[in-house]
Amino acid sequence: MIETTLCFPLRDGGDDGDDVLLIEKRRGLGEGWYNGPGGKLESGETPQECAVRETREEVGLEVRDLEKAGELTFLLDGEEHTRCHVYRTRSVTGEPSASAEADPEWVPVDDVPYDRMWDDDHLWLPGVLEGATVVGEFRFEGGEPLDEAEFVAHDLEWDVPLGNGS
Ligand SMILES: Nc1nc2c([nH]c(=O)n2[C@H]2C[C@H](O)[C@@H](COP(=O)(O)OP(=O)(O)OP(=O)(O)O)O2)c(=O)[nH]1
Repeated sequence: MIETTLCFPLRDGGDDGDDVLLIEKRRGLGEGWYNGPGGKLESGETPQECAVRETREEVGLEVRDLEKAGELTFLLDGEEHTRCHVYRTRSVTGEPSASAEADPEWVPVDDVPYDRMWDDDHLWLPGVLEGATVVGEFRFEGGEPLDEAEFVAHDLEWDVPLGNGS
């Protein structure tokens, strides 16, 4: 099973509410889709350390005080394929810059392009961006790669205490 992270940096967008920092992914799993910065854990790293590192590497932002917002499990043909630790934070320093992996963009939370994201994201990301915590299981069918499989079922539990996922 692959262990991964996602980080959703937030800022006050004034009258229009909050903005979230999204990336357009330039390569790998989910290429061409929007997501948060994130990726696979390296050995010896905690999920939170991974989320901080991936955000720095992909978009050049320094994030601190990460809050654990979700614990997602993606199953492919009945087998656990990927686990994803989801964080949000308002402690963000620097200006986002593009990398080989990611094209970053501050997007109003009300305008998140769910039609250009993984099929399951509209089920859990709005709640995460509003401050809720979620544990979710998402079933895909049709073989590798995961981003070409069909999303067939899900199960979500909200407001679950998650600790801080160090
Ligand atoms: N929003 C969202 N993200 C997902 C879903 N499924 C899934 O694996 N992800 C995330 C977990 C990871 O952060 C990211 C894929 O991992 P990655 O960035 O390491 O993949 P990659 O193939 O580019 O690997 P690498 O070369 O960067 O190591 O996508 C999903 O259904 N929704």
